[in-house]
Amino acid sequence: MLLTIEDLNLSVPAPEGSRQILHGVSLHVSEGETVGLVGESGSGKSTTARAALRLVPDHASMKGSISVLGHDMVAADRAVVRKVRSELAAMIFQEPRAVLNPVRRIGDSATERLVHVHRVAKARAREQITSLFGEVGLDNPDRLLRAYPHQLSGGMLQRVVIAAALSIGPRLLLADEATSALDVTTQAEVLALLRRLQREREMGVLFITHDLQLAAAYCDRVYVMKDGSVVEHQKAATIFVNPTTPYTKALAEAVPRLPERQAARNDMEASA
Ligand SMILES: Nc1ncnc2c1ncn2[C@@H]1O[C@H](COP(=O)(O)OP(=O)(O)OP(=O)(O)O)[C@@H](O)[C@H]1O
Repeated sequence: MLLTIEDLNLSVPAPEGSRQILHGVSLHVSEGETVGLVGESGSGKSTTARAALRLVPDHASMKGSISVLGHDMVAADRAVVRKVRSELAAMIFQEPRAVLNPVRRIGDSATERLVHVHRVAKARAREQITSLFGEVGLDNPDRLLRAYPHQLSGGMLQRVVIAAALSIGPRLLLADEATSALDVTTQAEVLALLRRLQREREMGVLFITHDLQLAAAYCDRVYVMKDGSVVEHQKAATIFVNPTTPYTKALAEAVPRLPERQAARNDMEASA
């Protein structure tokens, strides 16, 4: 198992004492699996994924267990946390511009982990990242290495971030709304890219999205979160057509279907 979270409770200090953000969350991701984590904004999806890599505030209190490839991430010391983040698991986020330093060249940002954490020589790191740029469909690597983030589109930047994440050879990838900020065509391309890379590398992916339809189409299994708890867990093939909780049903019904969209358009045209 790549990731196992069992009965995770997470609280942060608050003026009224403490605020519990996660309530007994349990989930798992196996080798080669894509697992969806779905829920509306504020349901606790990002906090769950961040907790897996201990990317939570120091003052947060965690109870329960988190295992990443056998490493206990609740009790782990700094060295183990560093090992997991630098060798075993990577996380990508919605907005690549937020993780790339705007005044550093892409080449420096993308090779940072190889050079500073893995102690790979700079020239060798550039060769490795150049080959990864090819894998993620980025042309003209020499120009790209010299570019600054503002010179690239969101889709290209997300590919750069994916290449940088892959540079450590992660077994587990946590993708937090990684395609949500992209236009529909670029989103489809990046999703196809992640799927191909996952299969080639047999990575496990925790795929976080607010979009139940996307999770149902893209993932093997789906967990649904609400108010910091997992309220449903099903195979992706059935969750959209056979939701068992009222909340998942509401999420499924919130997606406009094509006939409904057409009817809405007809109404608009009729009233124009
Ligand atoms: N460090 C923190 N301190 C206080 N509250 C926090 C902290 N981190 C998250 N929260 C709160 O915990 C709740 C869950 O947040 P989280 O970001 O995990 O939800 P989410 O489902 O990922 O939502 P979104 O899709 O909007 O990112 C939210 O109400 C958020 O405000």
